[in-house]
Amino acid sequence: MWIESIHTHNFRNLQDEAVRLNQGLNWLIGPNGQGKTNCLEALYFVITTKSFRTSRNADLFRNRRDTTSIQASLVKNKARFRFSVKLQPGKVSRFLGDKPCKPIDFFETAVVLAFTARDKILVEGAPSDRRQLLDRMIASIEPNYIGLIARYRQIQNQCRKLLLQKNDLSTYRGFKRTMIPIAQKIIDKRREFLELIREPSIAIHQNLFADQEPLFFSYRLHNCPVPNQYGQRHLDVCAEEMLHGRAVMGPHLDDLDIRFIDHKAKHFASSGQVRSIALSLKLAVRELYRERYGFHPPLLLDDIDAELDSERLLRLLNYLDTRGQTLISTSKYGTIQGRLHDHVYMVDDGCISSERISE
Ligand SMILES: Nc1ncnc2c1ncn2[C@@H]1O[C@H](COP(=O)(O)OP(=O)(O)OP(=O)(O)O)[C@@H](O)[C@H]1O
Repeated sequence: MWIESIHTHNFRNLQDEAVRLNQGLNWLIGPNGQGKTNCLEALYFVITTKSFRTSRNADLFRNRRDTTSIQASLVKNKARFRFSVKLQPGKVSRFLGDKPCKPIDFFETAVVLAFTARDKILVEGAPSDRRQLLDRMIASIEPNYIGLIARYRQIQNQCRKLLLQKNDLSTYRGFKRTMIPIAQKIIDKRREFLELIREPSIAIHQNLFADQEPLFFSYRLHNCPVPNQYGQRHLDVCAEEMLHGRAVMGPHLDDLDIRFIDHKAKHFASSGQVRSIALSLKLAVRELYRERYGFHPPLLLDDIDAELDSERLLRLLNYLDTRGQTLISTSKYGTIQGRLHDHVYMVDDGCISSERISE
């Protein structure tokens, strides 16, 4: 699967930009603040209808215009798919070809993976950041997972209302009984996913980033000392939850424990190491996708050379060379020197133009 072209209209600082992309490595290059990340964000948005850096769609309209739209053409198994997203204040419209559709239709048709500076929150962020990224990674492999999370949220909201009223323990228990199997399923999915990416991410981390130091990660249940009595524990804490007016356990409170040389990576790894740990996990997800579906999904790498030394960067680029389509942004011209087979786009004040690499 690869993205053949993109056309933006009033998306951030990109006015009417139409770009034809290529398979393999595509570079977006230009000084700071020109629109490289905006271009990657537009690509991510048109496929996922989510931004990787804001949850406020209002930020995306160029200079407060009242409409912004993005179209992209994707090629998958020799078939061509046209994705369009149109944003108006408070409204998102999605189209596959000319047909209006839902986010799940996009998810089931194409996947794109992105790695940006923000992904460091996978290691450094709060448990809620890690859970969100973990869930997004699982959903990129299994679109149905989104439905499971949505069902859990729905029951969780009903439980929250009852907890605020603090007076109907038996109804609350009833809701909990409905919620437990869904919570258990989410936990099983998260654990299974972590198991699947464990080996590949450790191998990628060692091979690309030459970090021989052991990397471990595991799923941590919140407030459940005996995991094989998970369901019973949920029921046991009902009275306590009702008393305090809030849930004390559930997948919305669990965490992903990432350890590096036997310490919490968050407190021990250097900034560059944090970035390589987070990137190794993302690349492992991409490998898992290829194993399942037979091809690497497009990968967007923002500001890739910001914290990687030149040796690690070279190893990463060699690795990416043979693995599907990658779009990479950089502000350092030296990074692309000698990469004669790659495709280069200059980004200058919101305008994108194709360039040739000179020797
Ligand atoms: N809604 C918007 N309307 C107009 N301009 C915007 C909007 N949102 C962001 N910008 C502008 O886009 C520019 C930032 O672009 P972007 O983040 O893509 O930069 P970049 O080329 O990736 O830079 P860097 O190398 O620093 O990461 C800034 O100048 C910012 O003011």
